[in-house]
Amino acid sequence: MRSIAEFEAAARERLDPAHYDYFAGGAQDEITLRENESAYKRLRLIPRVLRGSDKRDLSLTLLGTPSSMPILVAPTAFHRLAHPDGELATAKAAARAGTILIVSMAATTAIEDIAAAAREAAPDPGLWFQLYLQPDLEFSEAIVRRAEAAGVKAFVVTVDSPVLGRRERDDRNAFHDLPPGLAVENLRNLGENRSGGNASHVREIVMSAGLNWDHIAWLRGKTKLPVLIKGVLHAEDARLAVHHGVAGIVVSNHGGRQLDTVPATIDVLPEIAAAVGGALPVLLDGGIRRGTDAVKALALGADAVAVGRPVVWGLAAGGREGVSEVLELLRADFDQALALCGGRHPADLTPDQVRR
Ligand SMILES: Cc1cc2nc3c(=O)[nH]c(=O)nc-3n(C[C@H](O)[C@H](O)[C@H](O)COP(=O)(O)O)c2cc1C
Ligand SMILES: CCCCC(=O)C(=O)O
Repeated sequence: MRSIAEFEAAARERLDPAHYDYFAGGAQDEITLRENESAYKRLRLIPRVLRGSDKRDLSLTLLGTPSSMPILVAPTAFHRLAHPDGELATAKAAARAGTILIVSMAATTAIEDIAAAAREAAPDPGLWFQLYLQPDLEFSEAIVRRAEAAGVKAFVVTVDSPVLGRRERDDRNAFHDLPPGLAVENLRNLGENRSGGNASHVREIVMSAGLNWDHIAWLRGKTKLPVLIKGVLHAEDARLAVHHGVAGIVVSNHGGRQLDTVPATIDVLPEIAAAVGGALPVLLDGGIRRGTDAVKALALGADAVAVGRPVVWGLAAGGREGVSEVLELLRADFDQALALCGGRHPADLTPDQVRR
């Protein structure tokens, strides 16, 4: 397949329509959902000439985790709704691609099994773990310990979901529960024996409207791993993140699934990059579908980008192979755009190369 749009079309044919809507949809009028993609279409690239290289190097290290390219896998929930192999397939494909997979706390596969699958594909896979900090902090800590034991290398706390956004497609489809046989496995039987048989119990994920900077400090006190926050859109919050010793931020509007009518992430990136001033790595997600999208984000100050839905489309269309194809398509597309912009390394891209 030649584009992410073709993967989405293939995925749509295979998926239960309610599940397709869950993956594709956004909050309310889906203004932000559309804006994330359309904002890139308004930006123009200005290439530099006569300074390229035959040998381009896309690799980087983010907070100690190496990645073969600055395109990571954003955390998305419920991969077994997309394909029976679910997160195991995603993990193998990401590890084989040498990129960082941010595993969703709401995965339908246990983190231990995800990590084992990733290690089958690469000796030292780059796994990060996304957290919805639970109001029950003891319970949150148990999840943290479990993810650490599985070998994750960073925690990404999602901060844009004090309550869950209202997705009207899900309401219309009455999609509010996983089908029988699927569960949020990272919340099963914590503190108990995992092979608990009849005692097997999965807690519900609770959104924490009371989350504040003290909780971030609490988490930093509980783990030696880097703690990032995901879902920053305001420059002042980016400054506060630096102030509170956060390791990195993800500029994200949750793929347009939380507060509708917030701006496209690419449109707030310049002010956030300026506020952070290089003090910590800035990641961005939302609407990245082409190599040129990633080039624009890196030029405007992101250290890396992440993709959510494209990976789900690859998974639904073709399991592990489909995810591999999506990641290699994005890599090739990005490499070509970088070459055409006159860059040898992502860091060669500069803000003056993007025009509105
Ligand atoms: C189906 C789906 C499930 C998601 N689940 C999570 C999640 O569990 N945790 C989280 O922090 N973000 C979640 N996100 C948001 C993504 O991490 C990411 O911010 C977003 O998908 C990026 O936009 P894109 O899909 O346009 O690439 C989800 C997004 C989608 C589409
Ligand atoms: C309780 C799981 C929420 C998953 C999520 O973040 C999303 O669907 O956007």
